[in-house]
Amino acid sequence: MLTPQDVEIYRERGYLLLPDRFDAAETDLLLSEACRLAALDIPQRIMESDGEQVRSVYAVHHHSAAFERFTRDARTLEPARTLLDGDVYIHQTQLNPKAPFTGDVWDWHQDYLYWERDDGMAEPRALNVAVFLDEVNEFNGPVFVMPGSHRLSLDRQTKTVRDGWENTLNADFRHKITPEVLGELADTYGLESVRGRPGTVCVFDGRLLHCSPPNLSGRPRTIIFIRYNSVHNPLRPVPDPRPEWLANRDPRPLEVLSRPFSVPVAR
Ligand SMILES: O=C(O)CCC(=O)C(=O)O
Ligand SMILES: [Fe+2]
Repeated sequence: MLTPQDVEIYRERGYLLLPDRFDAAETDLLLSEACRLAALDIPQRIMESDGEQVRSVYAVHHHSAAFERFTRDARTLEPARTLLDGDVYIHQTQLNPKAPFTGDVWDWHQDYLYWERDDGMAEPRALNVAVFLDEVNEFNGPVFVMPGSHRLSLDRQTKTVRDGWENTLNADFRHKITPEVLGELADTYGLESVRGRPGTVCVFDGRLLHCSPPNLSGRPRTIIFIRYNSVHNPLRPVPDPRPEWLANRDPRPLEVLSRPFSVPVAR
């Protein structure tokens, strides 16, 4: 449950950190599922530019019963329902292990720009629930944010520089914000890095400007992202749509589980 103060912080800053929401047994369970999925040779697995390390696995909730339940756990789904004012569905899930040394940069971006241009999302009425499965610290590639930037439309300042939706998945981004604009925005909004123990939840607005540097720590930095969209915020047709595993077009609302995701339903 979010407190009224949590909601206020989120509306004001565009993100909210909820420490220690999942315990060690739960993050261990999710990490072992993450390792299993990262070893699968499936189209939803995207490699880093070295071709060796896994950059992302998408649609993890399609490949794992534990991740599927996790997306309906009260600690992930409730904040999304509260902050988006009602029923939501999953637009996308993504696991980012950010491997030591080869785990590459994510340039500054607003997720919503991708959801809008590539997926036809009507309004910025979607958000990220990110859950840290490893400790996230200053050395292993934490997400950097510009607090308050979620109020900005950066449509004009974001140039589409490459063709093809495949270029939304690698480190060489399809839609880019120029360095001059980013410098000015950093002066205005300031920078913060989002860090925490395993089991921490970070909820952030689809328009919050964010990025992350490479991981130079020697240990992985695994974060799972669930992107929830309001059921009242449809995806419109677009010329070269991304596959369903990147942009789900089935807006059936999710129901919150009555027990923690880690407790299997009795048969
Ligand atoms: O894993 C990260 O550090 C950031 C990922 C991200 O921003 C994205 O996939 O949109
Ligand atoms: Fe992002």
